[in-house]
Amino acid sequence: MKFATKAIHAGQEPDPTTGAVMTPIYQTSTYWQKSPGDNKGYEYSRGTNPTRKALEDCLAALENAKYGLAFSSGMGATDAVLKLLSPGDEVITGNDLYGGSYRIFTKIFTKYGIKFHFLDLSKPENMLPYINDKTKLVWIETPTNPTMQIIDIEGVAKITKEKNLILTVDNTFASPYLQNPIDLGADIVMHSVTKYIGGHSDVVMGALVTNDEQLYKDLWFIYNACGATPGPQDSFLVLRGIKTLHLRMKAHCENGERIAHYLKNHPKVDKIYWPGFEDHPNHDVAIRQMRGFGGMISITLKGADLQETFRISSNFKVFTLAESLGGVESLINHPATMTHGSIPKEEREKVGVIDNLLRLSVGVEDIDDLLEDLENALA
Ligand SMILES: C=C(NCc1c(COP(=O)(O)O)cnc(C)c1O)C(=O)O
Repeated sequence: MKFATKAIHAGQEPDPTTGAVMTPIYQTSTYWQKSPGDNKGYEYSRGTNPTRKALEDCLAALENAKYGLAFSSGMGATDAVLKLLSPGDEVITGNDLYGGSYRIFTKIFTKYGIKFHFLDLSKPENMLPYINDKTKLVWIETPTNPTMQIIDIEGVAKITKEKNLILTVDNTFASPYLQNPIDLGADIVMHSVTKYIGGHSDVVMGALVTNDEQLYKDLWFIYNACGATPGPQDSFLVLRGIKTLHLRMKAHCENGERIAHYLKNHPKVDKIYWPGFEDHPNHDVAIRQMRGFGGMISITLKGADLQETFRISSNFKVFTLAESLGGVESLINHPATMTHGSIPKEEREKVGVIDNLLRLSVGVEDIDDLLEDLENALA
């Protein structure tokens, strides 16, 4: 099946009891057992729920994989991957990450003896000097949040396979519609489903997808034992959102491209970060591994201090100043004080997350309204 058909049908046979075409919301915590252990495959909803299972099967199908697990947030999914590790293990990751990922790495798992190396992964070979017998996991985002670095998934995967490391790719910014890391050699794909996959800013959820049966079993054990699993109502909402993912991503890409080119030469814009430009450092990698460049764009404002940046970010009428991304509505965010506030200033400024950087999540509103909003706000 092609992507659009999977988005609408994968994991969602008509309900076996009633024939309901839309997956029912199984709002139950527990299930009848004919005798202890003799059940219909469901015992307790923390571990298994039919609505969530339909979603997990759909998410796996969208990433061309066998196994999917849904979590109560993207950070819940990240937490589960890190729980595969033991004290003394080491992780290689990028130097530009979502602030919450940086925070869980440095403030939570460092306490449990995990060591993290934050590297410039613009070239996969940059990892090599940091790989040793304690290295177990490589965690990458691509495109990265918020400076849109592009990391060569296939190039990194070649090294992780050779060194027998687990490669996890946070595919949130691209979505499965634009990029499938498992096809490129990743062992696990992670998503903040909260974003493009849910697509309507009405659910917080995460997901992990893998083709590796042992990884799936180990991750399911953590998911059931630690309990960061979402309920059936949210699972239903995300199944509903996924049905238009292909249509929404097309609109995000179209609007994103128009706005990127509008901002590229804007007198108030100093730097612009968007993988679709030929002068993006890894544009050739983006073209190779992505089917489009999405709706995420970051800019720095020429000559603007923090106060001027705040003024401009509060000047929009259609773009909403808020955290998150990937919904139908356009959002604007100030990473330095909002989504990346947990990253020390000296660390985030090394990769360009400076006080006058703004991140745009371009929605699917009419492009003329979005361009007019930008024109007025930047005037
Ligand atoms: C809330 C925001 N990011 C969440 C996020 C997460 C965390 O997902 P949550 O569903 O918010 O827990 C993980 N990975 C990436 C790349 C993300 O962007 C944001 O950047 O506005």
